[in-house]
Amino acid sequence: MSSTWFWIVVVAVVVLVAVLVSGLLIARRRRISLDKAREVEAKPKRGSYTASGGIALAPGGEAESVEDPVHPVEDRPEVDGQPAVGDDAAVPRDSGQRTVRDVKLPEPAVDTVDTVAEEIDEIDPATGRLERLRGRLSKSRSVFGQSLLGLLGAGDLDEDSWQEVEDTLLVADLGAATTDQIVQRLRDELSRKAVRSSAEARAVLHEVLTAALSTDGHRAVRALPHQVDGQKQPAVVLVAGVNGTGKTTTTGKLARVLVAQGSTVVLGAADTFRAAAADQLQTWGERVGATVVRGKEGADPAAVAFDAVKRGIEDGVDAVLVDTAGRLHTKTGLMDELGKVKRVVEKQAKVDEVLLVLDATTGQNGLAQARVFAEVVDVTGIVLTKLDGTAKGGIVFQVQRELGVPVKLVGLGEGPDDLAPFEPGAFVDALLG
Ligand SMILES: Nc1nc2c(ncn2[C@@H]2O[C@H](COP(=O)(O)OP(=O)(O)OP(=O)(O)O)[C@@H](O)[C@H]2O)c(=O)[nH]1
Repeated sequence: MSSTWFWIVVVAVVVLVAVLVSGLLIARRRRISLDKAREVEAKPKRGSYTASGGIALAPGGEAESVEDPVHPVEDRPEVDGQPAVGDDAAVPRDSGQRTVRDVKLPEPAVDTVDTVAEEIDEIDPATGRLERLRGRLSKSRSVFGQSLLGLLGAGDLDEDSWQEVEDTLLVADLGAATTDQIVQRLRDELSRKAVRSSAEARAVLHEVLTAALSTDGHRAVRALPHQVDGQKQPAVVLVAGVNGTGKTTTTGKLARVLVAQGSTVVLGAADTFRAAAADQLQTWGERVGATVVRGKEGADPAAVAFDAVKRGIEDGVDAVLVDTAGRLHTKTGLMDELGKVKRVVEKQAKVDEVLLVLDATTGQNGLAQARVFAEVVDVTGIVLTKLDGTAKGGIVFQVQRELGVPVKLVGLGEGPDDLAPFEPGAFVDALLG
């Protein structure tokens, strides 16, 4: 009896083990086949573009537009073709798919305008520009020079006066953190040096403000050519920013600085949303004899940028400056497009400099913009424009501190040569008057 039970138990155990093993095998095989299917799905199609790796896989600028079409100007809800709120949602996701027959083949995207300047502009030398243009900072100077020096030069300061110093710095858009740091240093230095005269107070203020503008980053604009595998490669500079900050103007002004220093330049008008922007850039190009590569209105900006760099390499120029379309930093689609412009360009040449153009008159909003741009493209330098039109020159301090990116250039007017290199000492000097 007991041996019968023994054999029943043995048979049951064997059956149980067999069932478990076969179950495991089936489950494993299923898992493998599922993974394989995913692997196949994940493999990028040839010539397509996958965002996951961050690297564009298509071989040329035009190929990109097949899978990632341009924002057609006529689909935009606004009247003048510029990006606006609701832009990304212009074509609802559930709208009818276009068939192959509906799709109009694009015309060649790019025109190149070889400008032979009949009369090339006389260009102001770039050296000493900040000094020459210091008068343009008069609005900010009234805050720093008159208000601050008035307070600090008056001798021993009581707490009310220090509060006024703090308020003055905040009104000039230095931001809370920078203001705190500067006030603390001023307090320390003024008492340590037992400052008595207004001249001494000016010297201390100069020193403290200049130190607050120091940065580890280099301020030189990387716009000179370099060698790649023994071949001359132009420097590639991308100019980005929101609408109306002064990107096109800055690109034109920078081209003039480079030409004045003996460089050859190709300008890429990758602002294809606004036809006037390309015309504007072409005018800048004509005035200094630079070739302009531009696209048809609504063309893929990445394709135009790509062709501009290609042309720059073929012509052996020293620098290619690419003016991109103004984009609202709140619009994900447009920001992605900027990332794409950079990635497409980098298929043939490294982007050496990404200049973010910020309008100094927009204050805190400019900072918010800068943070978003810095996430999409590696911003390597800031151009702060319209400093001539604001009393908030203190934004320079805040921009650098918050972004950790050096201010490289400042715009001090609408004139063609009103762009100056940013030098902390000379800038503070101009602010203090
Ligand atoms: N006062 C002053 N005006 C400037 C400065 N820089 C640019 N501007 C003016 O700002 C306006 C806009 O400049 P654009 O260069 O067209 O700006 P943008 O960023 O290319 O504009 P979008 O292409 O629309 O995005 C123009 O009227 C320029 O003359 C500056 O440093 N000071």
